[in-house]
Amino acid sequence: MAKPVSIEVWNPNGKYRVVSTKPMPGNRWIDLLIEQDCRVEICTQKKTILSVEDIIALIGDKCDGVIGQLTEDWGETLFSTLSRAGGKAFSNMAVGYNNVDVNAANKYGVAVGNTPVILTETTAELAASLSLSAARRIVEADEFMRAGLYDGWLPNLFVGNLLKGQTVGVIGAGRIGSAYARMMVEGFKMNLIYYDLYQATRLEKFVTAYGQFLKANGEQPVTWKRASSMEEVLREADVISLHPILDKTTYHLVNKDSLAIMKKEAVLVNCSRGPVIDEVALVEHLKQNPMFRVGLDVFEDEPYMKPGLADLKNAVVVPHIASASKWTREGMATLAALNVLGKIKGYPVWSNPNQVEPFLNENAPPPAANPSIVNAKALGLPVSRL
Ligand SMILES: NC(=O)c1ccc[n+]([C@@H]2O[C@H](COP(=O)([O-])OP(=O)(O)OC[C@H]3O[C@@H](n4cnc5c(N)ncnc54)[C@H](O)[C@@H]3O)[C@@H](O)[C@H]2O)c1
Ligand SMILES: O=C(O)[C@H](O)CO
Repeated sequence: MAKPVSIEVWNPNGKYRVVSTKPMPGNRWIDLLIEQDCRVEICTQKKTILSVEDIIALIGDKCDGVIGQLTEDWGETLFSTLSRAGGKAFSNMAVGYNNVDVNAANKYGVAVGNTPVILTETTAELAASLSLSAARRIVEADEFMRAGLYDGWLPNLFVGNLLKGQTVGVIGAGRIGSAYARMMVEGFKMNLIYYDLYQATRLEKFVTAYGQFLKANGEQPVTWKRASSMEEVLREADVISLHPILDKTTYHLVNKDSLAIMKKEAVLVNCSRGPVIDEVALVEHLKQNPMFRVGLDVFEDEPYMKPGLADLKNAVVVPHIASASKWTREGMATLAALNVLGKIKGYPVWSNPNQVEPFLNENAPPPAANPSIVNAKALGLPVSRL
């Protein structure tokens, strides 16, 4: 793209120049930047995924910070360009930052922000929605009705999977994985098995307490189990949801061999990153196992699905919308903007990126700190005492 033909400019005479590669929900993020004397330029180009060349054009000769998207390739070229333009502040409008070469950012002294916590429950809710949609064949049944094929109740019409008393498996019991696990345990009385590199102590305590409550009320208590391997989860669980980060250890974590050890009537859900699953192997597995079902929010080669996936009735597919609630997306925009603003203003880094609520209170100015900088230690940034 040559110099973008469509740029929306706010506070044109602002001292600092902040570029956002996409329009983002809400106005608070813009107001917060303007209040601190930033000129805000928002790319409104009708092109969903901007290229490196597009973003170089947006950065121009002087730029103090950029708010970017998870679809963009932030590495050596863009961080050197931003540094040459005088910029040292970048934030993904996302909690995942596998699209960012943090080592390259470190090389040029550029802070890399992300947006944790704000999207935890929203994402977990979509993972639960996909679990139910796949287990109870909602999309198939909807299409059946719309096609005018329903001609009366039948004992075997769209029979699916019961969740109560079954086992839910979580791979990656971090913020979102734990929130999802609680929804499925507390909401559907499922038993939990999880695999993570770290013990999810808080999650275990919640499930234990809920089990005690159920037992005290004469019901079958729910249970939890920390698996010693991912394979143990895949073998035992009836519904499995993937919530790890994407890195070299989780690339194709689910592949032909791991799919083969899963129950033939299991449900697999992915709201993490597409490449966590070998999607070609998944398509073949779905074809060979019609009672195996998936709910996918992310895809290996987004925005494309691997050949054949779109034709499969035992797959529910949605376009990377897990964090798409109004409150969440506005909050992500605010956190991303405050990450960039904080670095420009020389603020310290917030001491606990897992408690960003103070930055989201619209009735009070945000703390003079960076909400979440993933390379704060590498850059030697001071930590806030607030
Ligand atoms: N689909 C969406 O719109 C959407 C929305 C939000 C987040 N995400 C994705 O979800 C990811 C998780 O977000 P989060 O806030 O829960 O992050 P988090 O850091 O709190 O949790 C990630 C968990 O993965 C675990 N993990 C890392 N490597 C692992 C491995 N090899 N095996 C098992 N577990 C492993 C970590 O120990 C951690 O507990 C993000 O990185 C992002 O890619 C997607
Ligand atoms: O990593 C993330 O935050 C999601 O993929 C988008 O919300």
